[in-house]
Amino acid sequence: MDVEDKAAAESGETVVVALPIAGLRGTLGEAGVRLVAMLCWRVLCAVRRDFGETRPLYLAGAMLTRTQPPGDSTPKPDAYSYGVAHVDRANMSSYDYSAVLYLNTQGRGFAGGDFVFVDEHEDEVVEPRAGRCVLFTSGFEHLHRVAKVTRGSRFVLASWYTLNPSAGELLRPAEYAIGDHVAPPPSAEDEAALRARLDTLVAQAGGTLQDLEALVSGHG
Ligand SMILES: O=C(O)CCC(=O)C(=O)O
Ligand SMILES: [Fe+2]
Repeated sequence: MDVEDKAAAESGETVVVALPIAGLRGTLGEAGVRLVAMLCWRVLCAVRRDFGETRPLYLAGAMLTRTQPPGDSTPKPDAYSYGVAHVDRANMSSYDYSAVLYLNTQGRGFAGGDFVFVDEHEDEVVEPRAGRCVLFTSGFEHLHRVAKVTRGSRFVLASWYTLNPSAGELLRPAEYAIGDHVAPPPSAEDEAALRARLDTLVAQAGGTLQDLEALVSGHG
């Protein structure tokens, strides 16, 4: 199991890192794994649709992150800062597509924290909004960074997809899909258990995750 807690001195703290996705089990339980897998499945479908990608795609990683203002969390030695412009494929060569799904909204749960595509001439800024999902190819064409969070907690589900079957895991829609309604969503007990765990995580950070419920029920 590869669940780690990480902290970033500059732009914030990463609360959960899951790679593979089953690594979430220790923190969020079975319901958490299913919920994140479902969300990733919906993101994967969006990647296929938006990029016209017809080849099989595998989930290469997923991270549930909480970013807080500098100083609100204790930096750790393995800190990683999203404030620094980076290329996802430089971190992991197998990444083909990147996705950033926002779980709360700028101006409500937090201030600052813009997502910025860094460009020689003019940066492109995306304002985080619950349910908004930024999809981009993972190479050097998409240098990006996260602006400093100045208040509150910013919650994100980041995920990465690969065309290389040995570098990712197959999401099984029969178990996880909700977008295509291949299978029913998780039981009410599963979802209730997950919400309780997420609420605990989020309450510690002073936010709420109501918007995640809407996402999970397919109305996001
Ligand atoms: O949180 C974000 O908006 C982006 C995070 C990111 O760039 C990453 O996880 O590689
Ligand atoms: Fe990134």
